[in-house]
Amino acid sequence: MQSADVIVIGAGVAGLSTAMQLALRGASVIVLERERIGNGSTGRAAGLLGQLRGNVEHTRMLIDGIEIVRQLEKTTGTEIFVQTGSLRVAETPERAAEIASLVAMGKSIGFDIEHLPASEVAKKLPYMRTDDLLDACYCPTDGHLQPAELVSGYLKVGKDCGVQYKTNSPVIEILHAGGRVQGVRTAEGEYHAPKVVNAGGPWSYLNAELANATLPTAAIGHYYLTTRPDPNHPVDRMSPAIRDRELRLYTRPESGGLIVGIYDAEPDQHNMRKLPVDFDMSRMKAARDSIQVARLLEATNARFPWIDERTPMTITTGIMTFTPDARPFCGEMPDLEGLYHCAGFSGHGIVQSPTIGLIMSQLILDGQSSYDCESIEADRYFELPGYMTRADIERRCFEMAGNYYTKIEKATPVATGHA
Ligand SMILES: NCCCC(=O)O
Repeated sequence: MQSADVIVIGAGVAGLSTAMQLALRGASVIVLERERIGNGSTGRAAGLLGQLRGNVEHTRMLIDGIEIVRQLEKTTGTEIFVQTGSLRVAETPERAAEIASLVAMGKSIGFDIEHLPASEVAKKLPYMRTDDLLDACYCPTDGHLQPAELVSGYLKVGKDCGVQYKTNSPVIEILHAGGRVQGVRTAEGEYHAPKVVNAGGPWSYLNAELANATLPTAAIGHYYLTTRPDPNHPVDRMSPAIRDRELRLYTRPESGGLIVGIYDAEPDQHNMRKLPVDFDMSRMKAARDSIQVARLLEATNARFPWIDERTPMTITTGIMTFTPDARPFCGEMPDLEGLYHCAGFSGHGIVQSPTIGLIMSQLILDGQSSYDCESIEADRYFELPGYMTRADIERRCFEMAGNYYTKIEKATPVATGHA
């Protein structure tokens, strides 16, 4: 039996960042990972870093996350953040209005964002079709995080601060008594701690069930393609990321080619309980004849006519963790003290992880955060009718995932600038 101040279940970016921040504050931490470090959703992520959200507080969290990453880069001597800038494009008047509201909100908090006429988009992105665009905006401080380098950074700092990492150690029981957590059990034995973090990604709802809790997350499939370098369509390493929400696409440069991902209308749903205990997400293969791949290729071809099914490419599939409102769950539930959830990043785990780790460490060590966490509180669906059975939860998460990119964001400018 070992003990620590905090046990973290899951060594994806959320768990690793939380463990690092806790250890930087002097807490003793054990991370228990069911398989290998960074090999779940983290290992299948494209890593886009877009800071601007319809919600000012989320935008502030993402802006602050870059500072944490810059510090990690200094400590590790590794490039993690590739600041390519990003564009958001609009093909319809509704999307153009959405962009106008995002630009107004961004400017109201001092965020670097500007309108970009479609003619200018063509200059920045000669490999993209632009003749159907009505408007665009450009965020020069966006880009992407390199997931493997981010994992290495969290790990290095965590190890230097004494975090213990145990791989191939699935948690099979969450120990609790009298409404308080006491630790966890794995096949190798018990680990005792008064605080346990459920950072299990798509397995997070099963971890919650180990404590008789209901966490409304669901495991949703995701696909992106990566083209090989094509001399006829060079993609510069610093070419901006693109979000085309009408076509459900995001893109970024990768090794001379282009990553193009889709938030599909009808994504795969996964039942994590049915996967083998040693399930390895890096071995997931995308079926080239699946409807999701067909829709990815069709939408990609509409924006990048030089990419079609004959283009040399790899197709990556993985599993994301969605919630009914696409926002994560961070914190405790009312009925079990000491069990902190940190899951449900809905395809944005890499980019949210730097600040989320900080927030989790504050919640765990101080009982409160310097950020306004209302929109990400873990108990916001607690015992709420319609969010209590797996069937209801999966339906709501699936609907959110299917509509996630197409819903129009309503950004509200703030009058007072951010703190
Ligand atoms: N994981 C994909 C993120 C897409 C986006 O930042 O919009």
